[in-house]
Amino acid sequence: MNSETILEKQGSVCIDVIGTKKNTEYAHILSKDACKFLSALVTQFAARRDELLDLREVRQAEFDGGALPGFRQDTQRIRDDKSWKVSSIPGPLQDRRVEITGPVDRKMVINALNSDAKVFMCCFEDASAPSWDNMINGQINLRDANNRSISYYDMDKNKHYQLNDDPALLIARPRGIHLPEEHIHYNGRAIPGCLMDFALYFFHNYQTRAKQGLGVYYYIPKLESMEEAQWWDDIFSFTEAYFGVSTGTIRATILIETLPAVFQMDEILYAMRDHIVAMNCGRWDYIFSYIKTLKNHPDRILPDRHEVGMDKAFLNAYSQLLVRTCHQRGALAMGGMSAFIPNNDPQIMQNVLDKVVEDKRRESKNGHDGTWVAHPHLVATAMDVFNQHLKGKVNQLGFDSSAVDEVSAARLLEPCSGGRNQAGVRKNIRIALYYIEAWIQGVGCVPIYGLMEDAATAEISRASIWQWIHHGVKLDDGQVFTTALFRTWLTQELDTIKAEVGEARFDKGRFLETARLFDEISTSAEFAPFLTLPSYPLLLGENLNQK
Ligand SMILES: CC(=O)SCCNC(=O)CCNC(=O)[C@H](O)C(C)(C)COP(=O)(O)OP(=O)(O)OC[C@H]1O[C@@H](n2cnc3c(N)ncnc32)[C@H](O)[C@@H]1OP(=O)(O)O
Ligand SMILES: O=CC(=O)O
Ligand SMILES: [Mg+2]
Repeated sequence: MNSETILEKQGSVCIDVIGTKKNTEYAHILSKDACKFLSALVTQFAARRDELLDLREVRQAEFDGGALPGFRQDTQRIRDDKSWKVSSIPGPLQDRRVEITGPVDRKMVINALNSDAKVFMCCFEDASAPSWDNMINGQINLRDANNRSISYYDMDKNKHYQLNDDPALLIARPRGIHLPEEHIHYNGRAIPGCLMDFALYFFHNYQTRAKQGLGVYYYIPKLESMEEAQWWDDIFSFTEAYFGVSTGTIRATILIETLPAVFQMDEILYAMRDHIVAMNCGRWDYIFSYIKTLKNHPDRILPDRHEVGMDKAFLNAYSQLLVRTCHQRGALAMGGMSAFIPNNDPQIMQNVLDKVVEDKRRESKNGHDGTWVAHPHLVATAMDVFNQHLKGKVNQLGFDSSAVDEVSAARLLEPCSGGRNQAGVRKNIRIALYYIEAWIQGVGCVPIYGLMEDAATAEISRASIWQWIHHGVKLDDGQVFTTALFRTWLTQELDTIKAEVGEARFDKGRFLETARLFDEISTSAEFAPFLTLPSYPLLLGENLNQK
């Protein structure tokens, strides 16, 4: 670290900020009082976060040993008691027919807020690579979005951006609990990145939002258990007490995007009943989690990624159970993301719209109260589908799911058949390479082969590769997928990428170190639980060298 780097000890504050104070804006985000609050949270909650991560490992070891996830016996009474409900949903959060998602990039924040979606889910997580600059600038952008002063000038386009009169409702998504923030230390260790995102967003926005009649709203990603939900709920209560604001100022939407969590939805709603307003089908991480959780189960290996859609039985069961569980408890049930993105070719664009309509129809018929889109040009299409289905209502809280077949553990875990093609493997290799290469340079969401790729979708590609190698999967053309075959194809697909992007871009980029990392995590005996963990040092190396 060079002379710009600071090590800040703030009196009684326990954390060390090891970032750069680039300008007064950075200093404002990391003000003494903001750091004091963050420090209080870290002091109170970081150790329990470590225990929760340990518990994940214990549970995973059981699944690796042959056990299957299932509904918990020790919490049966929470599920059986049909009398309890979550707190009532505040007015501004009742209409969530279409939510646009995107990273914390300044121009995209403005575009998303102006997109006519009801909600903008602004993401420090799947859609953002957590470089220091991205994370701090993201806080600056969201502060300015909340106080409506945000503007941006795009030099290349000679275009000025500012908010329109009726922006979407902002919900922030902090990082998952597994990701460290290496620029802030506590007792010599990186703090949980999620605490930084949560704390700084609350600190800088709760007063502004209160003046607008709004609470502070979060999407919480990648939970695996009711204990993790309780951890977050305790953080919310601690924060409300710390700032002397009323219970329920903080409202959370929980992504049900891991296989263990789908079996604990009642329990999660119960643990968070003072703060939770909705759950969401985070389908991409969910598919990834199905692979990860059941990675040692040869009878549940998923087929080619592009054959695993929401029409598959195990995914439809997940959507149906989430709707039923949420509505029984008075919470909204959000749908998820179709990964198709707009295209300039009218024929391809029509296909994209058809796919989005098909997906949103399925969700609205299943009873979801709203859905996600990845791009402003898809908001109107998704809105039309939900409007047609909702017939003047803004959600389906009264949706009758009694006709839905019982959603058993067996249905949630149902094996999924489909192709195991060389073309699919090669595409997974290229997607993983393209995505990781972008991520380690600070870009967390990229268009690849006509689809939105982010940290969740890319996980599916790389996890499949690991699983297929480790089970020696026989491909449809008769070849057995081995480490040697993977390495041959990895080399060949690097050449394909070179041809696709051109030699200059390839040489300037970081494809070779990406390939080394990808080779390592695909062929190692141990499965890396998250792609972003081994990739994080590469992201940091780049940034620290720049400073
Ligand atoms: C699994 C999950 O977690 S899903 C949630 C996480 N994923 C996301 O949030 C996806 C967000 N989407 C995106 O990042 C982008 O749409 C991408 C990367 C997929 C495609 O990006 P691009 O190819 O650059 O889009 P494109 O060139 O069509 O953009 C056109 C315009 O729309 C804007 N735009 C595109 N997507 C978004 C978005 N999600 N939010 C705001 N603005 C957007 C662009 O900024 C651009 O604006 P401009 O014309 O003013 O310059
Ligand atoms: O976060 C959403 C997902 O699909 O993953
Ligand atoms: Mg996700």
